[in-house]
Amino acid sequence: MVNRSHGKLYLEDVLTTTINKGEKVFIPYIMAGDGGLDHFIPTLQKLDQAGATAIEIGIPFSDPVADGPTIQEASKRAKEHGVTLQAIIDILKQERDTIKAPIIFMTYINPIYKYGIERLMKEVKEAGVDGLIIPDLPLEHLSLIEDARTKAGIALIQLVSLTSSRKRMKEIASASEGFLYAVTVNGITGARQSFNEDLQEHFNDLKSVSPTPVLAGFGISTKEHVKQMTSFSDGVIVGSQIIKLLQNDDMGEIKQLIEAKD
Ligand SMILES: O=P(O)(O)OC[C@@H](O)[C@@H](O)c1c[nH]c2ccccc12
Repeated sequence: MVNRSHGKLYLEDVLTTTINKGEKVFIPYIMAGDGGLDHFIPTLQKLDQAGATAIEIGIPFSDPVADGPTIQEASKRAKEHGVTLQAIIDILKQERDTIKAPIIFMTYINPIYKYGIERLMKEVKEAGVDGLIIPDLPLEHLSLIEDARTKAGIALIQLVSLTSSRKRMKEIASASEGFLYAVTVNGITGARQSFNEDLQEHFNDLKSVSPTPVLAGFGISTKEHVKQMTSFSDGVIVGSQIIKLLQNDDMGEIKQLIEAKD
């Protein structure tokens, strides 16, 4: 069963409430169906209980161009388990109300096309999805999905890169809903040793133009990274490291990563 109040407003409400309490946001990313579809809902429930502010769910896809080896392999494992977008939506329709945290789908545009844009927006709404990240859909092509998406009331989160011009930064920040996803490295997803030294200045620039919270993602894998990033952002998104820890069922370490945010 799905509570009707899911969507853009719910995501905004949860993030604003968190930040207004003086807390930071932590969004773990998982690959749906890594380890089999049976693990999907229990994993979401565990992350919800461990203090995730929201949860980003990746849809298995054969050509994940923005992803490094950890997420590519997770995608391959999920596909080997026969996990499909349809199955993910169907199971969420049943179980969504057992998870409090807002849910964000991360998918490339191709699976959305294949599913049918109108049909997908309608069904993800019914499944209680609150936001979407579509990394290969630039601002110039938003019109492809906008009618169906706004009708469904689902937030579309925009990614901004380190190399965007000031003008572009502003455009992306104004278009983003829920939060602004600030990519902290040049390149693909996956753990990094260290980050560029002028990140703080970059985040100050982003915060000055962004109407929504500014979250840092890509390469964050240690408690020290979480602390560093939350010192100048509204919170973090952690993917590859969460996927590795979930493979070992290491919820203790995941909790510690989440707790490092405040
Ligand atoms: O895995 P990392 O380096 O922690 O990065 C975050 C990330 O996994 C998640 O947000 C993500 C996974 N695939 C993406 C593709 C594009 C943008 C974002 C993502």
